[in-house]
Amino acid sequence: MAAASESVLLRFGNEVAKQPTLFSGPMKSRFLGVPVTSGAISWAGRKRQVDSRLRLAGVRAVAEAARVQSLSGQEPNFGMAIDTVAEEVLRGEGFSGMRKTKLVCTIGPACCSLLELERLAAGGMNVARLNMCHNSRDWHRDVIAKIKKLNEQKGFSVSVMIDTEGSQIHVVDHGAPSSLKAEEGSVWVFTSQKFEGSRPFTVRANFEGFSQGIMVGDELVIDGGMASFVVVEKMGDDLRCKCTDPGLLLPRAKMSFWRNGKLSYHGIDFIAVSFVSDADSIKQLKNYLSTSSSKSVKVLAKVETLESLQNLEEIVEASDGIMVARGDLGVEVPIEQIPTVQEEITRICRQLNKPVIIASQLLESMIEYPTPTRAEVADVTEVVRQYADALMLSGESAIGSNGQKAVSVLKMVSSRMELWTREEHQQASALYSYKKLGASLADRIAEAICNSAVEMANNLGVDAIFVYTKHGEMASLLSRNRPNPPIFAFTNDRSVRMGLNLQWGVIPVLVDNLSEDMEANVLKTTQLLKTKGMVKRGCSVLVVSDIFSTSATPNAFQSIKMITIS
Ligand SMILES: Nc1ncnc2c1ncn2[C@@H]1O[C@H](COP(=O)(O)OP(=O)(O)O)[C@@H](O)[C@H]1O
Ligand SMILES: C=C(OP(=O)(O)O)C(=O)O
Ligand SMILES: [K+]
Ligand SMILES: [Mg+2]
Repeated sequence: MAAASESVLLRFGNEVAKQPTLFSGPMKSRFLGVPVTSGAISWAGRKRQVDSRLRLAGVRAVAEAARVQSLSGQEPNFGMAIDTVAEEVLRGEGFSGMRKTKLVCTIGPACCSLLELERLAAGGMNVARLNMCHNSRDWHRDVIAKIKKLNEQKGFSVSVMIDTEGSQIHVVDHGAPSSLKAEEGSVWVFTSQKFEGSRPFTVRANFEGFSQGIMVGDELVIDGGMASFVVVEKMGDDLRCKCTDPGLLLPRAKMSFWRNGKLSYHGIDFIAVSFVSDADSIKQLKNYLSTSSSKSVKVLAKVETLESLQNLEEIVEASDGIMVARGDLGVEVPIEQIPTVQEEITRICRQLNKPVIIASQLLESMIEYPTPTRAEVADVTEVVRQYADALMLSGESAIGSNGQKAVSVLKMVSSRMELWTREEHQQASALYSYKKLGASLADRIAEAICNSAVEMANNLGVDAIFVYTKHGEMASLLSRNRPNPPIFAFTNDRSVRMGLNLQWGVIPVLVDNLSEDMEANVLKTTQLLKTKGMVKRGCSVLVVSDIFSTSATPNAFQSIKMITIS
């Protein structure tokens, strides 16, 4: 039988950028609540709906003639890596079984053996968090090695996050009116003692406890890499430091400490920075990382102080994601404000397209007891309803006796709430999301395309969205719209894959090669997924790409395309 699929290509040119908001006016609600169907889609009818809607929205969409395309008979001579847990769910339950909310587990003594880590990974852990406040650097290094081993040998895709106090930023001043040069090998004293004017080779820190917890061998970085030192001696609260990377010390420079600096960031996907107070510390860390060998590491800001709430938007903008660290936040703000603060941070993160993790005490009682309290289940449910990207366990997994069970509770509770918002409250939630989002990001073309792609996907009831993305940007813009179908993000960049593990509804897939020829990408990946039993005939997929389509049209185009697996 001729394996055929109907497809339509919608292309968007630069004119999208000139349009104001995409989804405004009364038309939008007419198309919400189109029943979820799989397989055969009455394409002609839907196409008319979609076209008229896009025109109404002011987007000039050029629908090419529907073409018959065969997806069979392609060479699966093409490598692909997809998380083995996702693969299993796909085989068993299909696209609708994919959980959207991501899970972060803190690793501690209760779960640091290879076997226990494997159980957490198999249970659905997407990101392993290592809190650098506890245990030795060898212990952390060993855990990271085990996670890498599981990823490589067992096909998991668990990202590594280190959570650190190490980058707390202090202001230092040498007292001289202009900048001083620190020469390589020169030795300086960093002190919190107050003195007038300047002293040779002496720098004052603005904070008395600045050297607390700092050890000989730690790295001290000035202004995000302007100059670097290594701590050679601790003298009471003062530090003697040798310059390892010469540079200028400006008056009132920013200083941060790094333990195990460049070395330890090997194999790390995220750094969560504790007690962030403004965007500067995040910018400096990102700046520092960009000059090191850890360019692709994503920097997350932990919102856990009053100051960070006051500077929230700039912090969100500067960072690659946010952790709502409710533990310390609950000490800084009255606890009755935590729920609303959490909702507001989550909303801002989504608006600015940054992933957000909700952390601390989600299932606190499970540290000791095998079942959660009803209140804890309600709390987790609320986080999922607010569409946070990820849920985080702390002591529940790190020291608790029911870590695996806690993961499965998070999984069950989030899957339940996701299903509920998807099926029973589809219309209400979709309205909520479109109303709140609007066009607000710098790349308005990509944003507009992803907004319309998700609206199409929901209205057409497709089974999945496939996005081909080099930097992960389009995948995250799709995720931002919290679509009903799961988003498969095909990328050829390992660090993009690991970074996307934190994003709501995204299943990152690493492929050998992304061709400039989108048709070829779609054919290859679809064929391979089919061969592996992960997609079935009749599934409908909305394909989105920031890579170019066919050889006939120039590279600058982005496209949305609808296919049915044959
Ligand atoms: N690497 C570790 N080694 C030992 N204990 C740990 C480790 N990580 C976390 N823990 C334990 O789990 C608890 C909860 O973790 P977390 O919330 O990250 O830290 P904290 O309570 O210090 O803010 C910690 O108080 C600590 O007792
Ligand atoms: C996650 C948090 O940070 P930490 O566990 O490092 O205190 C928190 O305060 O909620
Ligand atoms: K910490
Ligand atoms: Mg904290």
